[in-house]
Amino acid sequence: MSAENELRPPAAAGAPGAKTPRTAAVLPAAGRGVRLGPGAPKALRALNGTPMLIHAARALAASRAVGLVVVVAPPEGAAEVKSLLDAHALDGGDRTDFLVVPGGETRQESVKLGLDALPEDIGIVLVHDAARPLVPVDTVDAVVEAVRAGAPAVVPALPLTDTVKEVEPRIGGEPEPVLGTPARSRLRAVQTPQGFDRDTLLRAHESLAPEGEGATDDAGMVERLGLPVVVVPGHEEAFKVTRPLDLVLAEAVLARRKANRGY
Ligand SMILES: Nc1ccn([C@@H]2O[C@H](COP(=O)(O)OP(=O)(O)OP(=O)(O)O)[C@@H](O)[C@H]2O)c(=O)n1
Ligand SMILES: C[C@](O)(CO)[C@H](O)COP(=O)(O)O
Repeated sequence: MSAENELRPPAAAGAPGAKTPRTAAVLPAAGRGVRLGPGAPKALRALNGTPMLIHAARALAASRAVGLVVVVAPPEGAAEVKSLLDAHALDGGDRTDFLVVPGGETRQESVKLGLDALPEDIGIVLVHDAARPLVPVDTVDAVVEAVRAGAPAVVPALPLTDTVKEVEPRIGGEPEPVLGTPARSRLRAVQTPQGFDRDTLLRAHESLAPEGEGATDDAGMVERLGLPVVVVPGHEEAFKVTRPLDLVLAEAVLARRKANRGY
């Protein structure tokens, strides 16, 4: 190294000359899928014959930025997930490595278990729901790009199409009093992958673990630390498979892709 190089201050993330940090994705797939109804764990259910988590893993591996995917498997299903990855040739080819770890009781716990498995050299982490199997690679890349450009936390999101009411929740189908109507123009429906500077996400998960119950997304935990989170455009095909009708929509999207692209 020349004396000139030794004296040069480290380039900021995104600045010319900055070394691109290695990116990994944590893929939480350990949920039961209660809202989808009885059956296998949701991530193992098939869309057009292929398990949902394989669709999601392929979507992440399609990004040139993603070098490692940590799949967080249903607690008793790690061996099955490993076999599925092998069977679908997602066994650590030349660009993307795969690791499988068992998940926890909540999404937050599962993500933390995935983070604990990351190697030291990872600088950027994506967290992507296996339940969003059809996210386009352009959305994955846009999130990575925004983190590389210096944002500590990035979420893809879409404007809402419904009007939203805040209510006083009641159980048992009783009518719920409306408390207000937030301005729709300021609301966004948040998707995944959410992208983070690794240290920021680790700090959020480590400091908010005890009182973090109820955090429905990772960016929300970063917000609780008082750190900035930014939104990039999401995609309608990155919707979450939650209820039975979502399976119908997902298969329709796959059929449309097949018709448009021939695969
Ligand atoms: N203990 C859990 C719970 C959820 N997840 C994952 O988090 C993502 C988003 O969660 P959600 O859609 O709520 O999935 P489920 O928890 O499976 O659904 P449900 O709440 O209907 O049971 C899914 O990919 C799911 O597998 C997880 O890894 N570990
Ligand atoms: C992370 C998430 O997909 C962002 O919309 C969502 O919050 C997950 O919620 P769920 O209740 O675990 O499905």
